[in-house]
Amino acid sequence: MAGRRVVVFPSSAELGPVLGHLVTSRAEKAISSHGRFTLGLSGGSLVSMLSKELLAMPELDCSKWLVGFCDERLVSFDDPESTYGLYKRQLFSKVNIPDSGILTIDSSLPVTECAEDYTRKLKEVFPNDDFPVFDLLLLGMGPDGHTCSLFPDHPLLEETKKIVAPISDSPKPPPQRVTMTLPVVNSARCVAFISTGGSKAPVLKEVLEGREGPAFPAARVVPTNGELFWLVDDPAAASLTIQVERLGSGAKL
Ligand SMILES: O=C1O[C@H](COP(=O)(O)O)[C@@H](O)[C@H](O)[C@H]1O
Repeated sequence: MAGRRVVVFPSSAELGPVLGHLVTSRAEKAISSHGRFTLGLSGGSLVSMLSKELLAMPELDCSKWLVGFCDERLVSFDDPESTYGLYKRQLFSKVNIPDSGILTIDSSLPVTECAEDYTRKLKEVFPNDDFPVFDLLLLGMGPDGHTCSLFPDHPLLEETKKIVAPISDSPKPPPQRVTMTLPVVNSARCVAFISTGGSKAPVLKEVLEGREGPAFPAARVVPTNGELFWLVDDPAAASLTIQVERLGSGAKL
């Protein structure tokens, strides 16, 4: 790992612009080094924060972006639980990402076939990698320590071969989902967790400062060669005792 950075902002209003800048700076770097920017998106609270920040950038050019989903819920795209559906309405319909640059699940398939189909799509765009190497993955963390759709104590945490796995017993609804596996997450060039709000404080402390017993899924995200950022706000960081960086909205990562 290139080193973990835990960066604390006074509130999500200060965190947002730094997240926006992280995305565009990693996009610029990726496009100049290999001609495209591969970005993995998560759902939940990230959708509106990221969409707002990117839409505030008048010069944003997404024509060389290739966007996938770190996890997705197996519901139709017009269901309010669909992560793709939310991004489509809030972001994709308003920027110049080509349709061919958005890798979606086929939500009409049963969950196992859906994971296989999404695996095929990822392999097509990452033909040379055993595990896709995304330029940037944006992750969230639930109050139970889950990330992507990798939940505490779930057998999927031990997956070492699959790129994408189906899950049909997600403790957080909806129960059927597909998720990138830990080997994919840990192959990325850069991973950034975005975690805000006081409900995340107890688990954030355990994830970042260690705990007895099996590690939370989010704590198992340790990119082999990539950067790891934890971008959090003061309420989420309230219980931390480790040293953190404190930055404001103008910071560049
Ligand atoms: O169910 C999910 O939850 C996590 C965390 O969401 P948050 O709203 O607590 O930030 C999210 O990262 C994941 O993509 C989603 O499917």
